[in-house]
Amino acid sequence: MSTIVKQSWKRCQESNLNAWEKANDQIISSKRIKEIIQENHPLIQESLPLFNKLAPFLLSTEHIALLSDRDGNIIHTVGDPVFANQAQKVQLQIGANWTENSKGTNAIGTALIAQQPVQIQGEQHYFLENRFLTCSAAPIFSPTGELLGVIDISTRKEYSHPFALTIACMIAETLQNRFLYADAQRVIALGESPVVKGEPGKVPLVGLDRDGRLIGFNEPAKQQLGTEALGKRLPQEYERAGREVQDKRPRLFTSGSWTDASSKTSDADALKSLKKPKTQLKPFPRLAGSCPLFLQAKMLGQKAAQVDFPVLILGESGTGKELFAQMVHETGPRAQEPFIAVNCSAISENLIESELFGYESGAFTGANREGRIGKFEAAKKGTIFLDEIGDMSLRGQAALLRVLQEKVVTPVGSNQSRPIQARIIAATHRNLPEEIKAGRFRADLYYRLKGVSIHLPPLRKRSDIIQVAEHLMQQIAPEQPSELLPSAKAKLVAYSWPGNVRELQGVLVQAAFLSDGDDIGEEHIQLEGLTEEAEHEQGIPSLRETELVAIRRALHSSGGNVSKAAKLLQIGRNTLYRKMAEYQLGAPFYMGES
Ligand SMILES: Nc1ncnc2c1ncn2[C@@H]1O[C@H](COP(=O)(O)OP(=O)(O)OP(=O)(O)O)[C@@H](O)[C@H]1O
Repeated sequence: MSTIVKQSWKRCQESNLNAWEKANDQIISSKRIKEIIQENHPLIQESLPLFNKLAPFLLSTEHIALLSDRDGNIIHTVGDPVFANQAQKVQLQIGANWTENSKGTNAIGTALIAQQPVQIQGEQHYFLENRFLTCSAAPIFSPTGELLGVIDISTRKEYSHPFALTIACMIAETLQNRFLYADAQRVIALGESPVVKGEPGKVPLVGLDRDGRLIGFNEPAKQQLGTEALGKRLPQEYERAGREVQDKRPRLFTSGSWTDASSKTSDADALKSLKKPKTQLKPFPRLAGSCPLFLQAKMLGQKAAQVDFPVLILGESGTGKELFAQMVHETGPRAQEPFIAVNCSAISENLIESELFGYESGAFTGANREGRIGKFEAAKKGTIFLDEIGDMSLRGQAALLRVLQEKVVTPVGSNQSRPIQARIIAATHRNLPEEIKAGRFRADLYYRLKGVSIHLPPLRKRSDIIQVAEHLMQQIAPEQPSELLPSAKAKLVAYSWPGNVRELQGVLVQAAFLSDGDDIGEEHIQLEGLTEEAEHEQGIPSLRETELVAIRRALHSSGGNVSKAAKLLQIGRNTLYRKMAEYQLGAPFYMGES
């Protein structure tokens, strides 16, 4: 065991952490996550382009990459969704805190304390529950040496590789250099460092302000000059021997290769792209919600908007898949082009090809005499949204797969193919891996469509029902939205919402009507699921659903006081905290209530 790990275990023991118990499994409230994200805006802004470059390489590799702030709060993740799912079982996810105090010896928390790169392999984790992981983390420093956060790459211990630590270090170094370039008027390379232990030399860089004073440096330059050089003029001999790289060779600084070295853009363009990251996430204005599950999906969507990968949106009916697809389209570079939605379940098997690809005049009986262009061509350079793709017939799937492979469409009755330029977003409420197992969906099509797959949570699992409801009330009566009284909020929170946001919308329209524009009380909220008949139809709720409803009710009655809620439920406070994290119940769903 390395000294770093030994010291970390000692700290854990001294803090009376019990390795066999569950580690602290709290997830920060979505309100607080938003604040943390705002506080760390520059770090996130500079990191996102790097994460975006890394993300496609992590898909299907059982690896995820994470960004934590200086307090060990995870604020961003990308990577293999299957492993991300397993990692969530120990809260290796946005909103969790991975300091040693919370999670014992682990790469993020230990790198924060040791202030150096750390790989924690399987059994080296302090808590038993984390020992299936191997995590590699590198601290990120500002150009003045201030600790900003940690880059971590995690995987199952069987897949661990020392290379992950190298990548984490490269990202951390690249980030530090990016900050240096962004802050400094001039950046000077002081020459190559000697090769240390077989590692290629890294270029020592210093950033100067307008007056030639040193305002930052990277690690090799720090070692050469010492921290006392900060704020002073760079000694003449260094300036004379150094090379000015801010204007001339902005890409030279990369100690990693994350900036696109093969790009043919000019140096000036490259410099601009360094200062202003290419990917600036745009808000999704029409999508309400603040619960961590939803925010995670939204951030993925915002990132997907900037690139051309196919997107697959998964979620129950009424969770907002189409609205989400529109947001991806409207905030991306294709926004000025058409958004064409196709409901694949509504098109009969015989007509699918002519609908999607068009047909020539007289192609079949009943066809329009002039022929018609298909949806792919109608979308032009915009987006085609293939809704309910899981309901498409196998014949339709085969035709669609051909189009995706060949990137051309051939209208029915024609022998001329035409190139397609539209971006593809697909959505379904079905579980596609199960459909594949049952032989109803083609695996090859699935893998083509799921460049980025985004899961929209059902409303019953969201902790922001009230926020969504208030947003919808605003839409229903923009001039004078009715207020939801606490009793109405309690009823909304306790319900299981089988029809998701669409059902909530319907219920609120009805409530606004019943209340005649006055405040909305519980008597105005008419929930189908609560009528005896419907309950019969829906059958008996699962134990988990019942538990979730009970917890929500208790938290609501206690005004969010967890101890009181635990008493009402007759369980321990820690058990309640654990269950709240399990159901992703942060504070916000009862916030804003009286
Ligand atoms: N987060 C949200 N904020 C505001 N409105 C929402 C949100 N999610 C969904 N909606 C609204 O709910 C309704 C249903 O959404 P949408 O049609 O996008 O769902 P869907 O998942 O595509 O449904 P289906 O699978 O049945 O086609 C729409 O009116 C949409 O505007």
